[in-house]
Amino acid sequence: MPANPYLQVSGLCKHYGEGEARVSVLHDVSCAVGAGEICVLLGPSGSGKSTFLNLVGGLEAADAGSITVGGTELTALTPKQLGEYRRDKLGFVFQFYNLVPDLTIRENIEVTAHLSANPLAIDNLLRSLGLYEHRAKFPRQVSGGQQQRCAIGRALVKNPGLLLCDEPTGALDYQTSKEILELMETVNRDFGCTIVIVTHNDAIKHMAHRVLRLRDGQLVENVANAERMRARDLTW
Ligand SMILES: Nc1ncnc2c1ncn2[C@@H]1O[C@H](COP(=O)(O)OP(=O)(O)OP(=O)(O)O)[C@@H](O)[C@H]1O
Repeated sequence: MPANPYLQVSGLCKHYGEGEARVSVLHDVSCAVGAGEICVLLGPSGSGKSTFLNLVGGLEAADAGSITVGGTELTALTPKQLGEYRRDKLGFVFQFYNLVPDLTIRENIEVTAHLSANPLAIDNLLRSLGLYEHRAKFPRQVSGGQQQRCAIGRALVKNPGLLLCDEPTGALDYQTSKEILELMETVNRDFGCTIVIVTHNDAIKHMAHRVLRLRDGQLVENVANAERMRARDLTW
């Protein structure tokens, strides 16, 4: 149990469908992720990883259990408050970048900045992401890795406490994936946000402070990497 948890999940359960079509997807999942940790969530296809992320992201409601993010208990929030939670505290990064094709790289990030009460300075962010020289290009004019950098910038510009990433390197080749993961480490160090990365890719666990593993909707592994924790002055 981390000394200073940012995400706390307790007794989480979720199913889809009813009767014969009922599928139980998460059973009694409990875990905590410390403030400032990079947590990697592994598991085979269908084990419930994306569902876990959707519940933590307030995109879907749990059947039972509680989720606390930065001191806010999600199950206690009204739909309006959940919207504010997503807007103010969360950044999402997906496998496919979902950029607006007729906005430039800078404008794609700017749109989110306008929605945020306390946005980061966009040009500094573009420099940190290695995108400054590409800022006036449209998404189709840059590489997949650069599009994913832009998607990360869009998630980060509101300075979220928690960054949720669903297969962020799933559409990228090995070298570009490596660069994006290095960028995630930089982001974690420089912006201090807690990061949860869902992936199939076991190799990604080497960058994690914590590894969670789901199998058939149950949490079967929760391991902190003491060496990496110490390197970041985190406690576990
Ligand atoms: N909206 C839904 N309605 C019905 N069943 C769903 C729904 N979403 C997910 N499921 C089912 O829940 C189970 C877990 O799905 P989930 O997407 O969370 O797994 P995952 O570990 O992220 O898989 P993958 O690695 O393939 O993305 C699967 O059996 C899936 O078919």
